Amino acid sequence: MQTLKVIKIGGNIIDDEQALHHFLEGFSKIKGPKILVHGGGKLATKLANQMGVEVKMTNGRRITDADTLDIITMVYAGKINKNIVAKLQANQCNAIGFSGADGNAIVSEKRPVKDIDYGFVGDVLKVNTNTLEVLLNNQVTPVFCAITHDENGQLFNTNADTIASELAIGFAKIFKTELYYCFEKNGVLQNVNDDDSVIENINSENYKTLINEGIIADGMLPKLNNCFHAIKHNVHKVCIGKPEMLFSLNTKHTTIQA
Ligand SMILES: Nc1ncnc2c1ncn2[C@@H]1O[C@H](COP(=O)(O)OP(=O)(O)O)[C@@H](O)[C@H]1O
Ligand SMILES: CC(=O)N[C@@H](CCC(=O)OP(=O)(O)O)C(=O)O
Repeated sequence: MQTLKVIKIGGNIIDDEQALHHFLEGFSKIKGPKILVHGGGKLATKLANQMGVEVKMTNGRRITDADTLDIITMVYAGKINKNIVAKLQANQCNAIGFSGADGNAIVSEKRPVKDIDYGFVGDVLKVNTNTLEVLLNNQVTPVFCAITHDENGQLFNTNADTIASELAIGFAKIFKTELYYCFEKNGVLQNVNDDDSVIENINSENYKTLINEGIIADGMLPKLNNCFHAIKHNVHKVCIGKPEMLFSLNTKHTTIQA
């Protein structure tokens, strides 16, 4: 089976022009089929504030009303996605930008209302691999933003970490898939302010302890839930760290184990 790398970059890389440039240069050189997934939550928050649209986040998820959905569509599927695709083309990487609606790639449904109504936030139901597989087999690289659809004309906001894990799971029947979460730190850290304190392996046992001790918090919680979801659904390898982990074997990072 051929290996497929699904690589996600977060807001802190997207917002830093130099870091993004450096990452995309390296990403372009990665051999074999690959998919890039990008977030952009920080930029959406900044623009919403500038436009006077209130920003509400709960459990790491953006409560997405109609105005917010308009903003995130412009920011994620527009500005950020097209910028990244153009920069990849400049690096001779033939990329095509995708939301989940394009090629009917990712179908979702509105997150059910329990205690909280998240608005236009979608939970993934299905990944359609057919169109994407044709592209991957022709050396074309899909670049996904954090938007899905319901096949009835409704777009939804879906966390970029979830898009990455669902794509990796969806492709696990065709490829040996590897999932990489790239962000600004060396991995999951014992002390969030000490980049040398990388926890090299996390399994479901030490994960519980790390949560109880308050070592894992904030955005890292949903990220790790996505990691475990992937590793339990046939994704071969799941890693968290700086982009350098993709380019140099000696770079410290966190590996998730079942
Ligand atoms: N133990 C930990 N190790 C590393 N980061 C942590 C830890 N606990 C909480 N975090 C926070 O999680 C953040 C990453 O989550 P998030 O902001 O969602 O990332 P991204 O947008 O890059 O995907 C880090 O910037 C950090 O502030
Ligand atoms: C539903 C939900 O919360 N969606 C995220 C999608 C963007 C994202 O995930 O961006 P980062 O990876 O950079 O945080 C949001 O709007 O913030």
